[in-house]
Amino acid sequence: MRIGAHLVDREVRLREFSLPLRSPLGTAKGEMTERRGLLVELRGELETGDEVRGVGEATPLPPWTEGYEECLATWVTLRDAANGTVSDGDENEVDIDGVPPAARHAMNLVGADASARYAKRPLAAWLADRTGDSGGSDAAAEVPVNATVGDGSVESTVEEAESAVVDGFDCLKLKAGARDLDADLDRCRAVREAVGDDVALRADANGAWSRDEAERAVDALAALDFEYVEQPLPADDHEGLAALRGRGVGIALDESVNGPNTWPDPVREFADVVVLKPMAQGGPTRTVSVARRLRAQGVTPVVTTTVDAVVARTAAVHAAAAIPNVPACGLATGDLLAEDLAADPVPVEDGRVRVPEGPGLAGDAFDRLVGDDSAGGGSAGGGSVGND
Ligand SMILES: O=C(O)CCC(=O)C1=CC=C[C@@H](O)[C@@H]1C(=O)O
Ligand SMILES: [Mg+2]
Repeated sequence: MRIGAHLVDREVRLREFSLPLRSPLGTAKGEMTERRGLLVELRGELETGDEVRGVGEATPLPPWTEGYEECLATWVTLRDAANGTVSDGDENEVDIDGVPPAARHAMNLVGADASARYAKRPLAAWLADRTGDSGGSDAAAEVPVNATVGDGSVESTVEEAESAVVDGFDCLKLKAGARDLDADLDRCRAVREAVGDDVALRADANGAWSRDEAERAVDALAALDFEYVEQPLPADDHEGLAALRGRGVGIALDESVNGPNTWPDPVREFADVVVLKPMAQGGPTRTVSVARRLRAQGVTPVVTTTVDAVVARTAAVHAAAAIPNVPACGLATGDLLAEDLAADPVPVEDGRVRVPEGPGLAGDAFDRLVGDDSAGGGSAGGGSVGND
């Protein structure tokens, strides 16, 4: 398959980037210190002469997605095929089913942005039109978001939580599982005491607990009126996850459904909430259709980033807005980055993000982000660097 195959004079360009985090994000899976990814731009013309333009981003994060090198190699091949620097039938031709999730996210987004811009619709409305049950449904104008509080001492956790509340957040997600359970429960208790009863709290253990620990955690978190606990057990412990339900705190799946693992089936028997990371789901379109199917089963979808750069974060906001009545989402991750690729069209204010009016992701705001393409050796020579 070829990106933009229906376009005349198409050109795909790539830009590699690396963005440091403001301070390391402590999780049960270790510290996140930087995000490395790819921006993709597609330009071309329809046969009518109309110009078409779209931007996408792939910011991989193992184990949720493929690693950076695989993602880059996939895109170098996709770019060279689209730009005609390799011929049809060449062994570099990419099979769509083999495109890994983060690379596929960029592929989906570049097409969705281009299509929504051509239709002069915000991406959220375009997604809602395409995935709604009855030939179109409205997208929300804003999305509620949770603050993300990394692992840390009781004091630093409380400090971060209080400062998020001062900034207007009424929902906080605390990373857990990086220290022993009693220490984590002390952090959770201290935050509840500090922020009072009106702030919704969530915890995310990234699969770190044993069944015994998870049971103990769930009971303690229920007593602290936590809304849900994300991935209390390893991704494939479906039976264990199902057994934790009904104890007074919701059970949310993340790694069980984002990444190489097989979804528990039927998911409603294993989870109250499913976290959807568009970067791991292969793009915003699939994210919104999966969310609507979850809703139909009585499972609550929540959209979060994989701590992406501004293009994918903006896309995730549009995806969340296309899901009717979406609860607070994990989209307040821009501030975790020390720098970004462009001014933020989706800043958080009072715990909410206003959805950009488009067309597409944010009009022409991202049009100058991909400059000269030198990714994987550049497209000019037709090389397929990164393919081995
Ligand atoms: O959900 C949020 O509040 C923000 C995103 C977030 O927490 C994560 C993004 C990427 C990797 C993880 O450490 C973490 C998660 O597990 O959900
Ligand atoms: Mg998680």
